[in-house]
Amino acid sequence: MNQSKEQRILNYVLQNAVRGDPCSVIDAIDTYCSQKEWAMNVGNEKGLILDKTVEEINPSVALELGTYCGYSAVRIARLLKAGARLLTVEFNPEFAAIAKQMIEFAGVQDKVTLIEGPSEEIIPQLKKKYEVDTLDFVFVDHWKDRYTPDTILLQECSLLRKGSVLLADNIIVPGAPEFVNYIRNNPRFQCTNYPSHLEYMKVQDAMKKACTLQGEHIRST
Ligand SMILES: O=C(NCCCCCn1ccc2cnccc21)c1cc(-c2ccc(F)cc2)cc(O)c1O
Ligand SMILES: [Mg+2]
Repeated sequence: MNQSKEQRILNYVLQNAVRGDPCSVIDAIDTYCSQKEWAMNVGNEKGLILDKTVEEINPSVALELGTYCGYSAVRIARLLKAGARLLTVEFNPEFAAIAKQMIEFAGVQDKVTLIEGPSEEIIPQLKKKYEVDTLDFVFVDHWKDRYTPDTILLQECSLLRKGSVLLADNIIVPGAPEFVNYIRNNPRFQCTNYPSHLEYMKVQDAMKKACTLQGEHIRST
């Protein structure tokens, strides 16, 4: 049975990166995916926008929707302060197995909880099963038609507080038009657009940051 692309990416990391060195893992994935096989990691250009957002917020509790091979989980976790944690959700079992090994090789496993399953099932479990109060930061990088329903679900589950920040990948390619429309017209969010490029390509892409202006909405009369 020949290997999957994701297995080849992991093998390249195991052979070319340094165990316990997250930056070497990030660099190895970017090298492989820019020179050998394209893959949907956030990449280094948009990765720098992700880094700056995480450093600005310095989250205690972060959520990622869409783990894939673990590239952005490693990127986020390497910047987290002692005691801070990242919960990352992956739907595809093969990808989750690759990501688990990637996260462990990078040495950030103590900061990362990898959860396998669909976001619409996992999000309602975060408070009780994963002991989350509210989320400081959410990186949204899963099915593009789930960006809006899951942003609504996060609010319904009271997981967003005043100041919670969402950062969404792929605003242009593959695109998330209904999310752009939803978030732009929603007074509860303050948005910022970050033009960039599709990972490893010269194609235009963008990320959108949405800051929550008010948390749980206590319904007035
Ligand atoms: O599709 C993308 N990502 C989503 C992958 C599947 C997520 C599944 N999943 C994970 C967790 C989870 C939880 N609940 C439900 C579902 C869940 C993606 C695609 C491109 C891309 C592809 C081709 C092309 F020509 C140009 C661009 C680039 C990106 O950066 C991307 O992120
Ligand atoms: Mg993406």
